[in-house]
This record gives sequence, C-alpha cells and structure tokens, in this order.
Amino acid sequence: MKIPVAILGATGYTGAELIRLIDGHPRFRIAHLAAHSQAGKRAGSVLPGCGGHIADIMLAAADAPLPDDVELVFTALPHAAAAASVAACIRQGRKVVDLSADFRHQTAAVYQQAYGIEHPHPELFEQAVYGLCEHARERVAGASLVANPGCYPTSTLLPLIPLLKAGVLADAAIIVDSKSGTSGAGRSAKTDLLYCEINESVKAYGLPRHRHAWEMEEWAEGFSGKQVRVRFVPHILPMNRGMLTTLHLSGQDTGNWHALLAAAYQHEPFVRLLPVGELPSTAGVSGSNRCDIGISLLSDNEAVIVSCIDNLLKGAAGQAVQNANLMFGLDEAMGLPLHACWP
Ligand SMILES: NC(=O)C1=CN([C@@H]2O[C@H](COP(=O)(O)OP(=O)(O)OC[C@H]3O[C@@H](n4cnc5c(N)ncnc54)[C@H](OP(=O)(O)O)[C@@H]3O)[C@@H](O)[C@H]2O)C=CC1
Ligand SMILES: CC(=O)N[C@@H](CCC(=O)OP(=O)(O)O)C(=O)O
Repeated sequence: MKIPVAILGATGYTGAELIRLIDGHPRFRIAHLAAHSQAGKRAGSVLPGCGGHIADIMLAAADAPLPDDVELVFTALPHAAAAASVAACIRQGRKVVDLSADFRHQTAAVYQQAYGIEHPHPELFEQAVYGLCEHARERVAGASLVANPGCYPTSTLLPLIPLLKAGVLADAAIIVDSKSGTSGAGRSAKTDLLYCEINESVKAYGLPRHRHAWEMEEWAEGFSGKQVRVRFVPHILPMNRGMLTTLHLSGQDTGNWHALLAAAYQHEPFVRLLPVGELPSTAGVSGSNRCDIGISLLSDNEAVIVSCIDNLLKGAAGQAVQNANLMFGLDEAMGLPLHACWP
C-alpha cells in the first residue's frame, strides 16, 4: 500500500518537481494537489510537464480540506503563506515537509530579522527539525515537521560543516559566492525575471545581506558548535536550474581537508567528493539529487571549495523527498535520481 501524499503549491517549480518524484516513488502516491491563483483548473492545463492521470487532477485551493487519508504533506508555498497550512496539517496529525523558509530558524526573532515579518506560528518552532539530511537524519526520522533547507544554505553547509567540526578553519568571515539558475526565483511573474532582463546577463543581488546568510550562520553553528560569519553574495544566471557555490576559505593544514570531507561523506549516496583539483559543474548535477564537491588547494592555509546542486532537487524537492523517506522509515534514497540528465 502506498502512502497518500498532498502537495500544496503544486503549480510552482518545486511543486512540479515534487509531482515528478512522488509519482515515480515506490511507496508514496499523489492524493491531492493544491494551488493558489490556479486553483480550480486541471493540473495538466497549468503544468505542461505533467502526463498520465496526474494531468486530470483538479487543483484544490491551498487552504481547502485535505482527504482524510493523507499522511504526508509537502508545502511548496511562498514563505509566510506556508506557515498557516503547515499549522493546520500538524493540528490534523499529518507529517509535513515544508519547503519554505517558515520553520528553518530556531527563533521568531531571527526569522523576523531575515524575512522582515513577524512569524505567524512561532509555537511550532520547537517541533520543527532542520532537514539537512546528512547531518540530521536521526532527528528527521522522529519528526512530524521538517523544515527543508534553503538551496543556497544546502550548497554551503554541506562542504563547510565537516571542516568546522574539525576546527581547521580560521576565525574570519567566510566568503560564499553563489550562482543560481532562474528557477531558484520561482514561477511567479516578476519584471526582474523577464527573458530580456535575464538572458545574456549575470547579476549579483540580495546585498548587503541576503536572508539565507542568517540560515547559513545559524546552522553552521547548529551542526558544528562553532560560530561563523558569512559574507554571502548570490548571483542569478540565464540557465533554468543549477546552483554553484564557491567558498573562499583560510585555515590550517589544507592538505588534510580533502580527507576530512571524504571521511564525512564517503558513505553518503547524495554527496560526491571529487578528487583534489577536480571541480564540479551544474550540468553534472542537473536532474540529480547529488551535491558534488571539489577542492582546490591554494597553499597550506588557503583553499577554494566549489559545490554544485540542482536547486530544484537537492536544493528543494529532492531533499524534501529524502527527508520524507527518513520520516517514514524508508530507504533514504528511495525514488530519488542519482544521475544527472546530462547533456
Ligand atoms: N525554486 C527554488 O529553487 C527553491 C524554492 N524554495 C522555496 O520553496 C517554496 C516554493 O518555491 P517555488 O516552487 O520556487 O515557488 P513558485 O513561485 O514557483 O510557486 C509557488 C506556489 O505557491 C502557490 N502560491 C503563491 N502564492 C500563494 C499564497 N499567497 N498562498 C498560497 N499559495 C500560494 C502558487 O500557486 P499558483 O501558481 O496557483 O498561484 C504555486 O503553486 C518557496 O517558499 C521557496 O522559497 C526553496 C528552495 C529552492
Ligand atoms: C535566484 C533566486 O531568486 N533565488 C531565491 C532563493 C529562493 C529560496 O529558496 O528562498 P527561501 O529561503 O524563501 O525558501 C532568492 O534569492 O530569493
């Protein structure tokens, strides 16, 4: 028997990716799809990528009642809008993986600093588990509410945490330079995302302090116990999906850093450490749930680490399904693509 699943925000980019993953999953099945401005339409009329019987499902409103048998809900809604749906699902005793930022922080004060709004349901913070799977799997396994990490923080924290834990990094601000494909900004219409604004162009945005800087600092410390300052600069690129993050690091014994990362991730299905000197590309992970990490040693005390994820998979829907697998005691890798769609 497959576990019935609801996807709220099914008409967005991460929602569409969740449909693809859940419909192909051996133990989950789609029982309910909901949207906002597109509610009331056939899924297939809004989502050109949808085939089979899924295309004929009628999209419910995001706040419509769920079928009684739904055990797991993915909320792929904008932050602030997600919190109310999450609260309702938790009240009804369902498990939730929230892809928004609403439950990623440990306090309402940090959320307010990062997102500039008061949190509507701070009472749920205590039970929310930050689902960076490779570092949180025991807590995720026992959770009813998992806050799926942001895409930029995922690509930053995976290479950083083992080095922080080993105490090899200098006590200086870490430069985090990231590039994202345009799907990272979601599907809603914005002037900044028009073809002529994005095509043939690369731009930095979100300065002086993008909201993910708080998430990176909070969870770098949360997982390693070491306080960290990041200087984070995101850029948007004219490609559909993919994220490349370059960390400029200083510290001690860089010659040992590859071994530290290898020890942390050698048994992880979705983290691939490349040989020293080899660097990853977004094409190499596009369509895959992997995070690829490469390291280049500049000297005994300086190194550059590059990590790549697909922002819609390991950065969103893929990690969300990885978390859901853990919450239901399934094989963590079930239903998740290991290989990229390459070329
Ligand atoms: N895109 C990415 O790479 C990543 C996104 N995230 C987070 O995941 C969440 C979903 O992102 P993404 O799929 O890109 O977003 P999209 O903008 O592509 O989709 C948003 C979805 O939410 C619905 N929606 C919009 N406004 C409201 C509202 N006020 N109330 C209820 N539902 C609403 C939309 O419905 P309709 O189409 O009917 O209007 C749509 O289904 C966001 O919180 C985002 O920050 C996290 C990591 C990476
Ligand atoms: C390219 C681009 O615009 N990316 C988005 C990241 C989206 C995201 O994951 O934001 P949440 O933390 O709200 O979930 C941005 O920088 O706002």
